Amino acid sequence: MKIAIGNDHAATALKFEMMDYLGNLGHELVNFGTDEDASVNYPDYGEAVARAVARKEVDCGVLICGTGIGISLAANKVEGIRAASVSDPVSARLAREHNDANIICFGARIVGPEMARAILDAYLGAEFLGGRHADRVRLIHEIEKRTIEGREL
Ligand SMILES: O=C[C@H](O)[C@H](O)[C@H](O)COP(=O)(O)O
Repeated sequence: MKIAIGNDHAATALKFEMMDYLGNLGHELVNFGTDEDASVNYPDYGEAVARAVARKEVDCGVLICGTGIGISLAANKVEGIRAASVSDPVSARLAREHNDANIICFGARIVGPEMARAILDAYLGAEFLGGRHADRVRLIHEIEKRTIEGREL
């Protein structure tokens, strides 16, 4: 798969570890994150990965910040993005199976490298189940459309 990856300063080391891991599995990585430990602002990196995913330049995205929360909030502001912040492999699998998450997020200050690898394995190994879940994902996008069209706050 072609995967966009992004991170802030809290997750630089874990990002490199995950890039090695995913690269060794044969995935193609596009690195949108900071490669430094100097303090940066996670919304910039969340947006960069989200735009690449929304434009279908990649198959999916991986975002890592301190908690996984801020960077997922930023990514979810981009139209068409469903970024799920998780801390365990079951949630990662269900984020794909039920929610068709196109970006998986986690926190370098929350999960260690082994859990991060398990999260990635679970997410990348899962498929969207469709059916009733597709109806719900469509409803999410209807909220998005109403907001974009300025009909509702
Ligand atoms: O949700 C936000 C992320 O966890 C950030 O990585 C975190 O807020 C950065 O914190 P600090 O600037 O204290 O390193």
